[in-house]
Amino acid sequence: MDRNLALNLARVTEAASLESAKYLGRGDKNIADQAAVDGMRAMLDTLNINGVVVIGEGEMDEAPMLYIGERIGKQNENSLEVDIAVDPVDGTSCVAKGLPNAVSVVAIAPRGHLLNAPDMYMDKIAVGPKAKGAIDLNESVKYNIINVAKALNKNIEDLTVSMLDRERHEGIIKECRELGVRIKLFQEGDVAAAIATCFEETGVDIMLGIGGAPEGVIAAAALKCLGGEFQGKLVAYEEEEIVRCKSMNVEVDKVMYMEDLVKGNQVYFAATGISDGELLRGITYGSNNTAKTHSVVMRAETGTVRFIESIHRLDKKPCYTKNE
Ligand SMILES: O=P(O)(O)OC[C@H]1O[C@](O)(COP(=O)(O)O)[C@@H](O)[C@@H]1O
Repeated sequence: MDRNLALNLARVTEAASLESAKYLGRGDKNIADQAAVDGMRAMLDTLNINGVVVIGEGEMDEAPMLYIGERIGKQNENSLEVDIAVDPVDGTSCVAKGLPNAVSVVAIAPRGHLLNAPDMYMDKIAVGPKAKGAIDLNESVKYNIINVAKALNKNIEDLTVSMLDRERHEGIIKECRELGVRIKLFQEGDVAAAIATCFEETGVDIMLGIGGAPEGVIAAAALKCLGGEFQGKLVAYEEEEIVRCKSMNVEVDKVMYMEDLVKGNQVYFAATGISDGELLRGITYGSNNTAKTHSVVMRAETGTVRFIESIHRLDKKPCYTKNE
């Protein structure tokens, strides 16, 4: 893999974020998402890759989203053969409502190295480097909390567990409350929430619960770069999801570890903030047609994490959005 590809990935999430941020607070999540897709696809197409979207925005019939199986990149003879996991906007309703925590995210790895699975739900657990090896999604919430507390040398009541604020999490919220652990619920965006476990200053020790599978694979890529640990289990709510999993040769209800989700160390991750979040600031607009983006780019092989602040001259940039 070409290490400059990692830096170029920042351009990809910057383009998606800049397009989507135009629709902040406008109340239409589909337009905000489509704009990000257009920006992301246009920028991915400038890269010297022969890319395949292995997990992302949905199935072929849901095009023009970045659908599973879509080929992207320059597709030259000498282009790098890569898998791509995309979420042009993680937190589309946050963009629509003008709320914090929306990011654009992407992960790339050599062909066959990222999980190829349908756009469905995934049960997840994520921890930072100090708790690596202390989790097991096959075990109970209680087991994981006690083990992580031990690994971090913390009292259980000083441990913070974060999860999406969803009815389906009532059971684990109850279990956490009974154990006396601190709980941090969030509305959207479990990629950033999983990454937060790797940054001590966020105060989050574990992220748990069911969210999107694409977000799971992308979070696993980020946590591989950061030295954390992520495990996930596909959860099917519809019969057709089981059928689709069979056709893609992936098992439902089976715990997948880091190597199942993201193979090897040749993995790159990038994110750009759309609205303000714990990890990244959102886009801010300045005078003279300028906008500032905040991104993070990581490479698992070296573990380098780069925070990039960029100033864009909007009057000199192409507009990728087809919405207008
Ligand atoms: O909102 P649901 O259906 O519970 O799904 C959870 C998923 O939705 C999100 O909160 C937002 O995802 P999108 O913005 O891509 O739709 C993800 O971070 C999370 O994995």
